Parts: sequence; structure tokens; C-alpha cells
Amino acid sequence: MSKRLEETVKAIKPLDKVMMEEVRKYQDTLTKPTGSLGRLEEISIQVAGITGKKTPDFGKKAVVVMAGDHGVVAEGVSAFPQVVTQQMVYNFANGGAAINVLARQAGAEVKVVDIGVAGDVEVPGVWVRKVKYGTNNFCQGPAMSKEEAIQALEVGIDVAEELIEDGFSILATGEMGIGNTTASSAIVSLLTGCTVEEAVGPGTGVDNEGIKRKINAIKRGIEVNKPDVNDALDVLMKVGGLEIAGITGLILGAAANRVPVVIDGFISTAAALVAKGLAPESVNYMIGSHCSAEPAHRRSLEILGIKPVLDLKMRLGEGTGAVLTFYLIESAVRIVKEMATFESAGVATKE
Ligand SMILES: O=C(O)c1ccc[n+]([C@@H]2O[C@H](COP(=O)([O-])O)[C@@H](O)[C@H]2O)c1
Ligand SMILES: Cc1cc2nc[nH]c2cc1C
Repeated sequence: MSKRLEETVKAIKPLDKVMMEEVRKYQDTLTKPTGSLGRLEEISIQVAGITGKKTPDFGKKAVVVMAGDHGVVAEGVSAFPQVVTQQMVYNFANGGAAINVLARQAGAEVKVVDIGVAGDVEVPGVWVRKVKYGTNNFCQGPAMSKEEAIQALEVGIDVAEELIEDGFSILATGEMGIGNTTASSAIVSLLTGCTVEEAVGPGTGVDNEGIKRKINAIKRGIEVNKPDVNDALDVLMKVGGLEIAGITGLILGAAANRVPVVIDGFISTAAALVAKGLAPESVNYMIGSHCSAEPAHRRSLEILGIKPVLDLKMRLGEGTGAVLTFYLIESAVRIVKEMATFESAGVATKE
């Protein structure tokens, strides 16, 4: 680990239990039967613990779309060609992707980061923090060097801190990377202990033969690189991805600054598993969003202890599920801020 990474991990502290208890008790004074707002109540308590504030103001919201390519695409693991990663970055910059539409509606900004796209991206608005032109094919050796993995983690920390410095008070994870469900399945299999077969799904929509190629590629990647399952950084560098490392860094950076980070789909959750391996406390700063249609997502979330609030059969990535969850998080806080209490409204309490 680098000094910066170590310092970031060290800065991640337990949640503010006193504030959580205050909000928990206050929820019970509001004009509703105890617990009747269900998960909204839990979310308001979690964000109070994260921020140390009873009703934090999420005025500026951002979704960070980390974009990177994967050498493992040479094994025929995606339904789409690699160049789609670069083309989608242009689409994000022009405001035409699903995440742009959903973020506009949610009042969130989209920050696109080229952390490892295979080609050059030259378009205003995209943050170019390229560590490498795509990972190496992990079937032949490590996806990246340890130095590159650390550099990509630090890019994520930097992006989180720059956004927080600029006044953003809640972040969502997002990504774009053809081939990244294969890297994510490899991470999920290694860090959750499930079989490679259980960890693999259709991604962008490969057929049964494609699923077999994914399983095969991951098994070879594990055989060739022998990642240490007790060392999340080793797993990340050997079979992970640059955008996955960037998301892990973003999560750590948010947690170190007591900023909630909403976790999107399968790839973001693989990054969250790496974050948990590097800094177990970081999990408390993660807010679950949706359960992706990618089959191993649910299990990965369960292992993290993150509860998704939406199940929309989405499997797009980009941060789309996370941004939809911004509404619910804001609703959860608004309830605490604006609802009348039994006393203030003159409503009789339970007999
Ligand atoms: O977020 C998800 O759960 C999710 C599930 C399947 C696919 N994706 C997106 O699809 C791309 C990776 O799919 P693939 O088949 O190329 O590995 C990548 O750009 C992801 O954002 C995303
Ligand atoms: C078109 C397209 C858009 C995406 N957005 C995230 N992953 C994607 C994969 C494809 C193929």
C-alpha cells in the first residue's frame, strides 16, 4: 500500500453512533406508527451516522463514471466490441447515455473519468486520469502491476476528494468497460468464495457459449496468477480492472471524508468487495441501490451486508441504479426534517 492509501484507510472511522441513536429515537416521535417507513427510516439513520448530521443537506450530488478497458476481451467474453467503451465515453460527454438522462432528472452531475480506456479520449468535460490503455489479458499474467493498481486506487481517492472539496455531499459509483463483468466475476468468486460458475452471468448479453468462455477465462486467470484471496489488492491487480480500482478508491475517499457513497450494480459491488478487503469499516459508508440482473450480484451484496432498495431487473451499470436511489435517500432525510411530531401536530400516540 502507498502512504496515501494507508492514510485514507486510517481516516475511515466508525459511524457516529450518538447521532444514529438520536435519529432512531426521533423517528419514533414522528406522526406514524413506529417503523412504518421501513427502509427509509434505516437510511436516514445510516446517513446520520455517516455525516454526523441529523438531516444532512444533499444539495450537490454526483455520479462518477469510471471508464476502463479489459485485455481479457481477447478471450471473447463480451457481446460487444472493445471500442464501445471509448464510444460510450463520448456519448456520456454529449449527454446522450442513460446515466445522463437519469442524472439530469435526479439533479445530479455526471463526472466521467477516463482511468483506462484503450484509446485516447479527447472531449471537453471528461477527466483524463489514464493509468494505462486498458488492462492486460489476465489469462496470460496479471491484469496490471501493483503500482498501476495503487495508482488507479489513488485516482479514485483524488476524484472523491476533489468533488467533496467542490461541495458534493453524496456520491454514486458508476462505470463503463467492455469486458468488466468478467473481471468482476473473477473478483467476486475469489472474495466471496463462490464457484466461478456461480459468479458468472451474461453481462452485456453473451449466449451459453460466451458464458463458457467467461468461466474458462476466469479459471485460467486464477490458475496463471494464483491471487491471494486474503489480499484484496493482490486480487484487484491480478484479475481486476482499472475502473474497478478507481471505484474502490472513490469509496475509500468518500468514507474517509464521511460522505455517503451509493453503490451501483455488479461491477461497483465487486469494487466494494475490494474496498471491504482493504478497509472493512468502509462498508458502513456504502448505501445499497439496486439488485442487478447479473446473477451473482445478490450474493455479493449479502456478503457485504448491503441491502439493495430497488429490484428493477437492470443490468446496465454506468451508475444508473445508484442515481435512481438518490431520490429515496433524499426522501429519507426529508422525512426527518419536515414531518410533524405527535406532539407538534396534536396527534394521539399508541394506546
Ligand atoms: O451494473 C451491472 O450490474 C452490469 C451488469 C452487466 C453489464 N454491465 C455493463 O456492461 C459492460 C460489461 O459487460 P460485458 O459483457 O462487456 O462484460 C460494462 O460497461 C457494464 O457497465 C453492468
Ligand atoms: C451500448 C452499451 C452501453 C453501456 N453502458 C454500460 N455498459 C454498456 C455496454 C454497452 C454495450
